[in-house]
Amino acid sequence: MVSKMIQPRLTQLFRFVRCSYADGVAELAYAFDDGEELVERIRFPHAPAIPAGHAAAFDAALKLLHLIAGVSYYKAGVPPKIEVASGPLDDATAELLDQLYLHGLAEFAYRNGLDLRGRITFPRGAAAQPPAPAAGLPKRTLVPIGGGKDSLVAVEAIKSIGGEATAVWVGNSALIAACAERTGLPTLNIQRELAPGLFELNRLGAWNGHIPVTAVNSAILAVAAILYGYDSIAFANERSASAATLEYEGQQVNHQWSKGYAFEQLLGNWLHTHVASDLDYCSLLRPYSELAITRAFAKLMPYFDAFSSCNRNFKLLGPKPADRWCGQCPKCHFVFLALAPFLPKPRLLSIFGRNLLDDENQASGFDALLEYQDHKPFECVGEGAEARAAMYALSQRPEWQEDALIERFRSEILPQLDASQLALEPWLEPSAEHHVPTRLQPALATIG
Ligand SMILES: CC(=O)N[C@H]1[C@@H](OP(=O)(O)OP(=O)(O)OC[C@H]2O[C@@H](n3ccc(=O)[nH]c3=O)[C@H](O)[C@@H]2O)O[C@H](CO)[C@@H](O)[C@@H]1O[C@H](C)C(=O)N[C@@H](C)C(=O)N[C@@H](CCC(=O)O)C(=O)O
Ligand SMILES: Nc1ncnc2c1ncn2[C@@H]1O[C@H](COP(=O)(O)OP(=O)(O)OP(=O)(O)O)[C@@H](O)[C@H]1O
Repeated sequence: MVSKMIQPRLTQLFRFVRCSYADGVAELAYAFDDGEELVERIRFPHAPAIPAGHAAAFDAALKLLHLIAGVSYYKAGVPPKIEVASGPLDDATAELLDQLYLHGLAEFAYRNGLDLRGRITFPRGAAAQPPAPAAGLPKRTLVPIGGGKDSLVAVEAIKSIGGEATAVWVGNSALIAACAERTGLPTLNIQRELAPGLFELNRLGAWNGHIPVTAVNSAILAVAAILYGYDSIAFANERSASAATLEYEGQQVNHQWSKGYAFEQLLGNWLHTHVASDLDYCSLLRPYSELAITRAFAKLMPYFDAFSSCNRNFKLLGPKPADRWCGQCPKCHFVFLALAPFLPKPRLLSIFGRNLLDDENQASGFDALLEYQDHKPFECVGEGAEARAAMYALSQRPEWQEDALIERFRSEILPQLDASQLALEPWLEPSAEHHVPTRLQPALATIG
């Protein structure tokens, strides 16, 4: 309960009050103006003592987690001033946060009619510390699991090179837990409890919207890597995640910004210099498009009855889909379309329990994926051009031609497209751009 009633949208100052860690629980405290503290808690199960000699690395990772997780609270008021109680930040840290808050909240700003440019300035001025030394971390990998296809492709790639890995997830989703179990890897489930005061602020009319949640999960896993002893964190963020959802008044708005390559490099470099030079943060799927990943996932049949990419499963509050796939949202639309070229049709329909491409009511949802009369949805979906390539491929296959939305594509949309831009094959080629450490690079060759 935020006893001192605050009108979140009228606040002038956002404060990073303190962060602490004891007995497996990190406490992250924030406040607006002179209001009550908002305290988020992260629980690390069966946490060992902080390893001898790793206290500085742990403190640096915890401090970054505090600064990054603040984005959920800062957004409630977006006041003009930010204060960090422990003092100003060095330039690299302030830059990382300025970028994350500006770009990671770009969708939030766009949808709320706000302009955050020039508003977000983390206090800087602290002298840069000497680069962090190596911590001698064990050669094993934390592989975050999101319940969807991407992380399962990453898991199988690491397994295929005999890499030692743990499947890790944040939050208490039973669906993610089932996928993690299915990998056969050791598992680690970290709990995250948002400050209850945030929900009260939401009721009081706080600004609300999308936050860069992958950055928060990444910072939690950096703390976990030092605590439990892992030298690498391998996310499953695809190449397409770097593409903007839309451009608005000269600013790119990307729903998936903290899944993109720019953030991966910023955070990876920051962890090397500020936490431990041997802690690697990367995305194993960075060279691959969504279509290359769905092609790889189509070979992983043991996961078909466990996974779901539908984000409605992952809400903290409110109802969840009865059968893993709501069948209505952009993620359901996109994953159905992107898997279709690589799976026998009956197999695909059995995963989703229905045929989304034979349902006229879903036309506008698929149109948005194709960027036809609409922009790409604010969701984790592939590029418009790859959705068009998948749709075109289906339109050439006899088994799909009579489905309502494929028929509509052929008669209404296809004549307006440049046929030379519709091939599927170029999307299956990996790009050379990635930040994957040498030790894990052999896994890249196993995808595709
Ligand atoms: C599950 C989901 O999509 N949630 C988004 C949704 O939240 P909603 O209000 O419908 O329900 P809850 O998830 O229960 O959240 C309740 C309120 O809590 C606040 N909040 C939640 C998590 C958090 O980390 N920080 C928070 O501040 C917020 O006030 C919620 O209203 O709509 C919200 C508003 O637009 C979104 O912020 C919720 O998104 C979650 C943070 C979330 O986990 N979303 C992922 C499924 C997601 O979007 N993943 C992206 C990753 C992109 C990235 O750059 O990280 C993706 O896969 O593309
Ligand atoms: N609750 C979570 N805990 C830890 N990592 C997560 C969590 N949710 C998502 N991630 C990770 O964030 C990254 C992006 O999530 P995303 O939803 O795109 O992947 P996914 O669930 O594996 O696949 P899909 O695209 O099919 O949903 C992935 O590496 C995923 O493992």
